[in-house]
Amino acid sequence: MNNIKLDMEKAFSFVSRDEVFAWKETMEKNNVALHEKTGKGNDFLGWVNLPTAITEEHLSDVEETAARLRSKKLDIFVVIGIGGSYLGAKAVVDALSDSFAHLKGSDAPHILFAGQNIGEDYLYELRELLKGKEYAMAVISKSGTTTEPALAFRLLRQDIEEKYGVEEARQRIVAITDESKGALRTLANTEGYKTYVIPDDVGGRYSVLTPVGLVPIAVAGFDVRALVQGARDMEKASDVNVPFEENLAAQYAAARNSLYKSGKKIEILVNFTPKLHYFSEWWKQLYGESEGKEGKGIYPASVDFTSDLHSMGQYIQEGERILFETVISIANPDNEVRIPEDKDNLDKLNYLAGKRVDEVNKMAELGTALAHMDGGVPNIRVEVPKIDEYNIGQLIYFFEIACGMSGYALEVNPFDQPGVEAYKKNMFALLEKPGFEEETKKIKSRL
Ligand SMILES: O=P(O)(O)OC[C@H]1O[C@H](O)[C@H](O)[C@@H](O)[C@@H]1O
Repeated sequence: MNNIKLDMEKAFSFVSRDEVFAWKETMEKNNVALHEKTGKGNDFLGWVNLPTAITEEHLSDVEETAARLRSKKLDIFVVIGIGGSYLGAKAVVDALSDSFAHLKGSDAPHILFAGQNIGEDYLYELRELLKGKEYAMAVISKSGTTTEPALAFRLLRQDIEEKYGVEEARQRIVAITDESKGALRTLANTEGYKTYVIPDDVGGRYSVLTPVGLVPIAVAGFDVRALVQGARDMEKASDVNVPFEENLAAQYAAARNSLYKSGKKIEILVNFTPKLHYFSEWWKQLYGESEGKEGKGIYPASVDFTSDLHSMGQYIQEGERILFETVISIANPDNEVRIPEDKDNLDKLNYLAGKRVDEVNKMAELGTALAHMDGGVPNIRVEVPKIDEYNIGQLIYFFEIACGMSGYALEVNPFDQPGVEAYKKNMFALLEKPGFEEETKKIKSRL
């Protein structure tokens, strides 16, 4: 079953339906290349069949670990990771959580993140907070050598060992990393942490349905089975035997490539609910790292509406005409809030009395789409019935498989990220990391 609807009508006045559907053959071929592992980067395609490959035993194991950790009555579960080892869990947990869970208190631990930045104050303040809390942590790194999470883990590991003793600390740390390579694997084996493997053939930005995402999401109290089921159903709905006319992910990939060719260089992922803010951050890594290379690629941006209509709205309406929007529209909020009558009506809102807040939001959405279209910004709409585990699972796989097909249409390898190394090399040279002596000399001569 596919719960997602794709509406491209408001893009078709910029690129015709025929132009978009002219990608049929290419996208079908690209989808076959992904499934049969015959295209570029084909050693990183483990995510394509991942949802259906996830076993019952694996899900039970993840759930048992989550239950074991939660039996420690945790206030906080710290997830240490960056990029693909951070954004998927953050996106799903934020989408599914009560916006004020951290202030309301609940049975589930609050999920906090570390190692996703090198902010000294962030780390200081987190460590201060943890002193007075019950906590456990997951340390997540596919390579096991990324500087940011390694640094955060070095600090937080010392803290947790000091607070609980080495033995109990071991029971409170889960390591998610490569099966055999990397410093984190060596440490986890030595310490005897509970570990999970990030499969070799699943890159970081495609790893949310591996333990990288599943463990934190389960600890946060969400239903990983429903999440995986949503992804499974979208895997089926985007399979190679599904023709382009019915394969919405292929159509989305085609539409964005048509728009790109017509000069729309920036895609803005739009939401109308703050719960999806980090879903956009996840999506930006997925598309940015997959497509932005060889001097090519749509620049993935994001806005939260209506908030950003009062800031970025001006540029989108009237700035340089290189933008298109993809709106994730949630058909039904979970809760109902009706606008009350007010006897003085000083705010002149009585015309809305009795209506749901979501009705106003939906008219803002429609009004914005029409205004932006009139202003030269094509609009693609992805409609989802509601935000829950199942639908988020569908959305995740929808954007992943579309990204693979779209990247192949650009003729890049969507599964590497060589450009990310440049800053790392400079940082190591500047920090005088052993082994970087030559680079240190060179970089210092530029300063
Ligand atoms: O999981 P890790 O190996 O620590 O990698 C974390 C992240 O950092 C890298 O530099 C890459 O750009 C990302 O694709 C990756 O997700």
